[in-house]
Amino acid sequence: MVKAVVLGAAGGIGQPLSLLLKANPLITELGLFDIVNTPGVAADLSHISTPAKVVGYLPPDDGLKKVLTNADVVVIPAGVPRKPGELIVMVTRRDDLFKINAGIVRDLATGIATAAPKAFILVISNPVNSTVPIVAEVLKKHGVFDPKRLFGVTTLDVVRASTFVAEILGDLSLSKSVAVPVVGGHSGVTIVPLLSQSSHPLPANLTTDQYEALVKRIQFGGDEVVKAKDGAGSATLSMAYAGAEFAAKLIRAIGGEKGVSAPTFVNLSADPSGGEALKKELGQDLDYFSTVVELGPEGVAKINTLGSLTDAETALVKAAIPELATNIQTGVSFIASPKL
Ligand SMILES: NC(=O)c1ccc[n+]([C@@H]2O[C@H](COP(=O)([O-])OP(=O)(O)OC[C@H]3O[C@@H](n4cnc5c(N)ncnc54)[C@H](O)[C@@H]3O)[C@@H](O)[C@H]2O)c1
Ligand SMILES: O=C(O)C[C@H](O)C(=O)O
Repeated sequence: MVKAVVLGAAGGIGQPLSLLLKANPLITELGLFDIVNTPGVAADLSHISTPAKVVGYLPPDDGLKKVLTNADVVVIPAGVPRKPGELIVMVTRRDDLFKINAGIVRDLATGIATAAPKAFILVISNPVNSTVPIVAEVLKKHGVFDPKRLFGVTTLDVVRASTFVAEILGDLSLSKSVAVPVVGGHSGVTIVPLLSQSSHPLPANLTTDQYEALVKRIQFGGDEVVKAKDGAGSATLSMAYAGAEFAAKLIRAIGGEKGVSAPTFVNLSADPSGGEALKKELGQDLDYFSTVVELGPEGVAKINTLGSLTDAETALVKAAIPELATNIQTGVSFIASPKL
């Protein structure tokens, strides 16, 4: 029996993500929460002939508490998306996206801390590099933080890397099997594809310019969609696919399946020895990093180090660290001083 909950379920990501979760036969109950429209979305999905019982909740009458009660997995795509020209790459400034989403995520995390403190939490809301620390700080304040159960969803970067590499190999049918570890964080230069570790090697005759263009496309894939949508938001359908893929992996792992792993943005104390080894490798005392994580019944089972990198990849990791450190601190400080 698995109860999955989507917070922000009526949105551009929320609806297709809820559809894909409804299609997952391992999910027996699906709770949908948003500030609007969830009764309609739930009624619609409830007619699909798969096991999950679907119920939609709104904020009145303790809707958040009700949806979270007995939740095993909580996925959070609530918040505002980017429009052209805005960057999810934030430095110390609090742009509108951060200010709005930080408050939304803080309030939802408060609900989780009280109604579902043992749930596995999958954060999609941007900027992930900051919203994940926000959730952690809220859970810490309530004395219920378990770093093994908190994940920043960076799967869209992994999905993009697989697709773009398959395109370069000239065979999109490979994209499901191409596996590229994408590490670091989820914004601009903090997104670091380790293409030398791709399951399917890049063509030997790929030029440096082509390699650099591929790295850039993976790092700034979100911009491609924001531009194409021309004011109508950012990636929703590919994100729903990616979020459902990550949730499905986690549900399989917590159900006892062995050998399940994925890159994800985690607090490095989730596996102290793996986390320390990774920090040593990075030469930096970061509290969070996205890396390949082995998943198990408790959530994070093992944090993997990056392994052997090319000089170009080492430079990308080095370039990611300062921005990542700032983003993490921005999230932590938001809870320490919420009025800023
Ligand atoms: N992690 C990633 O790779 C990734 C990819 C794409 C988008 N995103 C982010 O996901 C978020 C959602 O994007 P979207 O395109 O679905 O936006 P959207 O505006 O279409 O949907 C957001 C939904 O959140 C709801 N919401 C707002 N406040 C809420 C609250 N307090 N409680 C519950 N629900 C609330 C809204 O009503 C809306 O239905 C954005 O922050 C976006 O940047 C992340
Ligand atoms: O780019 C965005 O703002 C949305 C998302 O993070 C993405 O990678 O597509």
